[in-house]
Amino acid sequence: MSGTSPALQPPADALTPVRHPDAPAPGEPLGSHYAECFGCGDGRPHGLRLQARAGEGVSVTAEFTVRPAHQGAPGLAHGGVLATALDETLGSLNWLLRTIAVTGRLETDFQRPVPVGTTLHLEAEVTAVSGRKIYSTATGRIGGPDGPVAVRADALFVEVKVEHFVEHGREEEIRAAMDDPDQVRRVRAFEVNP
Ligand SMILES: CCCCCCCCCC(=O)SCCNC(=O)CCNC(=O)[C@H](O)C(C)(C)COP(=O)(O)OP(=O)(O)OC[C@H]1O[C@@H](n2cnc3c(N)ncnc32)[C@H](O)[C@@H]1OP(=O)(O)O
Repeated sequence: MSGTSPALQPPADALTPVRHPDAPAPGEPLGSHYAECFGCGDGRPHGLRLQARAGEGVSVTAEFTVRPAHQGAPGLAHGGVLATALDETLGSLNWLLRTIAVTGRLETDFQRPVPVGTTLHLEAEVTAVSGRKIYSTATGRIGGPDGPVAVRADALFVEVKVEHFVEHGREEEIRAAMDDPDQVRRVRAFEVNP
């Protein structure tokens, strides 16, 4: 059984999402937005190290291979880890819009168990935009990019200012990210339009 709550239904006057002219071309890797990100960074030993690529329109594809550190039941991925993979893939869409946004709501359907060693093939797209609200959807397939859907999600991201991170993040990490001499890494830590 699956379903989406009314909070994730775009209003009738929602707009079609527009890919930013400077968005990476379809097929180009997006790279990690922040080395310490549990979802995509390579600085976290047990992180997901998810690698996303731009797709057509406002869409992305990504892969994540389940490792022993990601188990819930013996030999199976933890559902929260799979939700994280979906959240991260959906979050990477904002780089194609050049919008800073955070997950407000994430609704997940777990349709098949995902064994350790499996590569999850993820696809996500923005479906609508209404003011600060960005509506999006994602699937994770197993056995190949055309394999059966194991997990899926619908989400609402809410656009925020960079102050969101500066005000709420722990000072030492904020300072380290802002003092990074690499300008691209500095802006991407907060996904700010460079
Ligand atoms: C650096 C960039 C990151 C990129 C990578 C990300 C990958 C992973 C993504 C994440 O996991 S982000 C981390 C997890 N999320 C958070 O920590 C967000 C915590 N929540 C908040 O900070 C605030 O609740 C939030 C910014 C989402 C909203 O607060 P605001 O005060 O800015 O907005 P407001 O409450 O005025 O709501 C704005 C609109 O969004 C709607 N909204 C907000 N939260 C909602 C919700 N949870 N469900 C449904 N609708 C929601 C709200 O109804 C309203 O609709 P209307 O404009 O039609 O009135």
